[in-house]
Amino acid sequence: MTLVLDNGAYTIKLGLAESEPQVYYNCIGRIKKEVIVAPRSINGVNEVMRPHERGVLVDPGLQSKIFKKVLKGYVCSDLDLVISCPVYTPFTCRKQLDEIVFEEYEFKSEIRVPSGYQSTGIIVDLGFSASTVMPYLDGFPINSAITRVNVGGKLLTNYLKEQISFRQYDMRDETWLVNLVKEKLCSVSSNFMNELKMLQKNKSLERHYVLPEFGDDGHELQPEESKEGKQVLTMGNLSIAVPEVLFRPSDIGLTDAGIGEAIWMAMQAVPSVYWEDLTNILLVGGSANFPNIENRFKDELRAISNDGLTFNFIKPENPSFWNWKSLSKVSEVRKGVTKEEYFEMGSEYIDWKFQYS
Ligand SMILES: Nc1ncnc2c1ncn2[C@@H]1O[C@H](COP(=O)(O)OP(=O)(O)OP(=O)(O)O)[C@@H](O)[C@H]1O
Repeated sequence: MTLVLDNGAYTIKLGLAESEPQVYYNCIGRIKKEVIVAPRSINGVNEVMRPHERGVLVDPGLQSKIFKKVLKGYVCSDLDLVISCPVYTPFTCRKQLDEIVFEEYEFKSEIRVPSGYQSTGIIVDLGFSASTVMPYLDGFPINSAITRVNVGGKLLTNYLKEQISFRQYDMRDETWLVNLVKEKLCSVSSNFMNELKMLQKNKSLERHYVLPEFGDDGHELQPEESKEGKQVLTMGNLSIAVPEVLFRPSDIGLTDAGIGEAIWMAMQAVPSVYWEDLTNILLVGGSANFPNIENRFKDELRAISNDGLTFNFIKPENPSFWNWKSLSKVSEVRKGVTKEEYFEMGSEYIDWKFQYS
């Protein structure tokens, strides 16, 4: 049997290959005085410590502690493992991850890959701390063309938190709530400047959030609902300005390229004879859930590429779980490195076998 572990910077998605994955937050936090490892909900959790920084595993010791909690109940020595490990993870951390897999948990075999499986096309993973553009040809990633932008869901949540705290309520300690508001109320605009003007002219287009009372999560204010006696957060232009940062990081003073430009940069790193093959682009990862994101990407690429290419942006039904699902398919097409091979040849062999950049 194969256990599939999508080890995201924000959440771990874990489950046997044929089943549905369980989700755990990839962190250690604190609720009042109690320390919580890999919580199932982050409502009220603060002082969060994560093993990843900027999307890269940097603290394998902390990661091992979190694995101990999530792997409870599995007999690891009877299982093959497919685990994700982001591109650009330093070799020492990859090595420590392999040590955890084989020496601490004694899995039978390991497939360690940066992301899921795509035959030909581009995967754009819009994750928590970064967004990664990965071109694939015939099932293999083109490592030299992989492009990463340090813009992801975490940055968007922090930006929203800062803006709300500056304009309305002090929510600097309410990360989980601001994150929830972002996920429920933000959407990608088709034409940012036009929609900004419309929002300024027509206040009825603004979206509002009723802040939590009595331990609930709060909810979006409905058109017929009265604001009386409720603490209401007005999003104003933030409902479109926050996801806009994915396309224009310079709006908030960052020097990173927008993700549309990053896709075009990744394509240019591949010989132009393959461009036609790379026009099928899959949008995955939690931040791909923003409504209308696929249409906006299509317009962006049409404007940037000017090469008569027609792009086809596909958003799977559940972008957050796509990576886990594709990892579970990897085990059908590739064979893992066994424990014996690892002890004989080490992490270098795993890197070689799975063509790590
Ligand atoms: N419906 C939604 N709308 C907007 N953003 C969302 C939505 N659902 C999840 N997200 C955001 O997606 C981000 C997490 O994405 P994902 O689950 O792909 O991360 P991860 O795989 O754990 O991390 P990474 O890919 O960076 O290693 C969070 O910032 C979360 O707020």
